Amino acid sequence: MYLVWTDVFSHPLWAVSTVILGLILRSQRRGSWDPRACLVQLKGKTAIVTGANTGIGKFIALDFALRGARVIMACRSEARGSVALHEIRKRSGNADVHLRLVNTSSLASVRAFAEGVLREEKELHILVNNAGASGLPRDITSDGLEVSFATNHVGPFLLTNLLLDLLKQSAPARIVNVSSMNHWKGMVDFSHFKGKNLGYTMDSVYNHTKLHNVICTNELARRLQGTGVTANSVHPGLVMTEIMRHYNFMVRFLFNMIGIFFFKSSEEGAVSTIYCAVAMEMEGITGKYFDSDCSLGLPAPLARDPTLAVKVFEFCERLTSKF
Ligand SMILES: NC(=O)c1ccc[n+]([C@@H]2O[C@H](COP(=O)([O-])OP(=O)(O)OC[C@H]3O[C@@H](n4cnc5c(N)ncnc54)[C@H](O)[C@@H]3O)[C@@H](O)[C@H]2O)c1
Repeated sequence: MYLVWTDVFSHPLWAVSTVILGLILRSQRRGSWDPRACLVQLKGKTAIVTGANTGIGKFIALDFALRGARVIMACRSEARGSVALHEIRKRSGNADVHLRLVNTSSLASVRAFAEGVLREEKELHILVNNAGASGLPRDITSDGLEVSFATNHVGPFLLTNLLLDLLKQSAPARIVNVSSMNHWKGMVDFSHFKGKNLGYTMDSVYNHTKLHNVICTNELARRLQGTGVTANSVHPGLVMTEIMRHYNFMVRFLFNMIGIFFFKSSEEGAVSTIYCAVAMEMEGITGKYFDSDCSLGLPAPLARDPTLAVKVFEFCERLTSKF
């Protein structure tokens, strides 16, 4: 990749055409749906956004706050969460925005967070599982799970299941799981959950976790038919955020340099998730995967296999019931 990058800028014509192409792509990357033109109000509605202190999650939380929702920002860091909380309250003029702590890689933390929500909230209309990490160093959590699987899939899976009754009671309600187009490169192998047989090439583990997001969203949607609760997964696009913070300097440098020209801003990256969570045309739509421009996306073949989806979902249920 480094060679490609230096090659591109080795000739002025290449450099100029790359920048022009980047600017054209940049002008088109917003997609067809504009959240600012969507007049849906969320007064009287409660929404939870995980990983809401930065990147895509922060703009999702801000959008919900601007629409008048009671917003629960589910963040790992109290310090960073507080800064974002005050910013969102100030920018939206909505004081009904709150910070609660959760570490999605710890199933005990997820349970404690869910217990707090069930104790204090009478209703829940929107759950956005946005928190996620890429390139985490190889590690096993105290629950015995591979850390990327725990963070990106098992924790959010447990959280969703713990909040399901509240969502059903509050129906119509929507669950949106932030996945990635990288799920196309993922595989299903249950030994991965324990950190076994993983390649660890660049973002392979991340890709597997994002595939599991889409598979389980589809199976959850099937199980929720008739309840008034929908579940969809989204790809936010390639977005300039802190998602690469766990990679080495060179990878981060390239990501940022390319990102300046080609990637969406965090605000733009939030759009497909906001669309699934609030748009009127999404009412009753469930079990789908949406692209970054809010169009219906094509999930990977493994995410279209209903027999595999049942197996994966039941595996995750058994796994989380142990903790
Ligand atoms: N940025 C992209 O290009 C891109 C592309 C496809 C998908 N995504 C997905 O979008 C979502 C948001 O990512 P982002 O790009 O805004 O990245 P980001 O790193 O800026 O934000 C991720 C958020 O998740 C939180 N988080 C990470 N680990 C956590 C944990 N263990 N417990 C609680 N919170 C945790 C972080 O604190 C942060 O708030 C992720 O699920 C990511 O996989 C991003």
